[in-house]
Amino acid sequence: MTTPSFAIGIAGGTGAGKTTLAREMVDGHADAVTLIPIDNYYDDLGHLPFEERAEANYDHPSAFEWELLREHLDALLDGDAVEMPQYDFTEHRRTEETVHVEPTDVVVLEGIFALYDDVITASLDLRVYVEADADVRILRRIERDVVERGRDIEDVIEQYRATVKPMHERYVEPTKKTADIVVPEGANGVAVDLLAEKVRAESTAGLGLDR
Ligand SMILES: Nc1ncnc2c1ncn2[C@@H]1O[C@H](COP(=O)(O)OP(=O)(O)O)[C@@H](O)[C@H]1O
Ligand SMILES: O=c1ccn([C@@H]2O[C@H](COP(=O)(O)O)[C@@H](O)[C@H]2O)c(=O)[nH]1
Repeated sequence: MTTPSFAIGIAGGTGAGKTTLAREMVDGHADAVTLIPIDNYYDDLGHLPFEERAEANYDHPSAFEWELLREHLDALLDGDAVEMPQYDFTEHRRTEETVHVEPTDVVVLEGIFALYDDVITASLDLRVYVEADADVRILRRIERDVVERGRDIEDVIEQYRATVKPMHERYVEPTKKTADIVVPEGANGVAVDLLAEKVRAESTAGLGLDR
């Protein structure tokens, strides 16, 4: 059993580049990293019809199952495995399957609200906020949501106006002040290299050791 030695939180607005940064900084050390995408902890709205799910506000903190996320983060940091829920963005609901996740040397928590919850933030060793201009983020989001999440461009724009932008300004952006590091443009080469070096050092430190 491995007890993680280091926990990193990566927050930032939608389309800022959180997922890309997380992926690139663990490149080559993925076996030593447990990734927790906070999106997997959206409340399951499967009991509602699709049209209602599509209209929901997914950018308010209350859209998440915080208790389960805290429980799973605690378990992993204590060296225990969890059954992690999985989320289907095209259907706006959890899938039937869970994934068995074992703790490793480094835990990376990634999502718009990675630095929102005081209890969770206190258990992180490094708090990162990824920043990108709003116009860059919405353009990235339009492209991604249409290509990967099965959305119409009109719906993406309407959702952005109605909930994504106001919730970002009210709840996501203010979490930047709790960050140890603010990364401009997401996966910028210098930030990736620095964070990758930290992940490598923590992974090497944990090699072969049961703690
Ligand atoms: N530094 C960057 N330069 C160019 N495109 C980027 C950069 N970072 C991310 N992207 C692209 O922007 C889109 C959203 O990035 P993603 O990492 O999924 O953002 P987030 O997880 O913050 O929503 C993806 O298509 C990704 O390839
Ligand atoms: O069912 C859903 C759940 C979430 N969203 C949107 O996803 C983003 C967060 O994901 P990023 O990868 O950080 O962009 C959030 O802004 C929600 O609006 C959704 O559209 N539908």
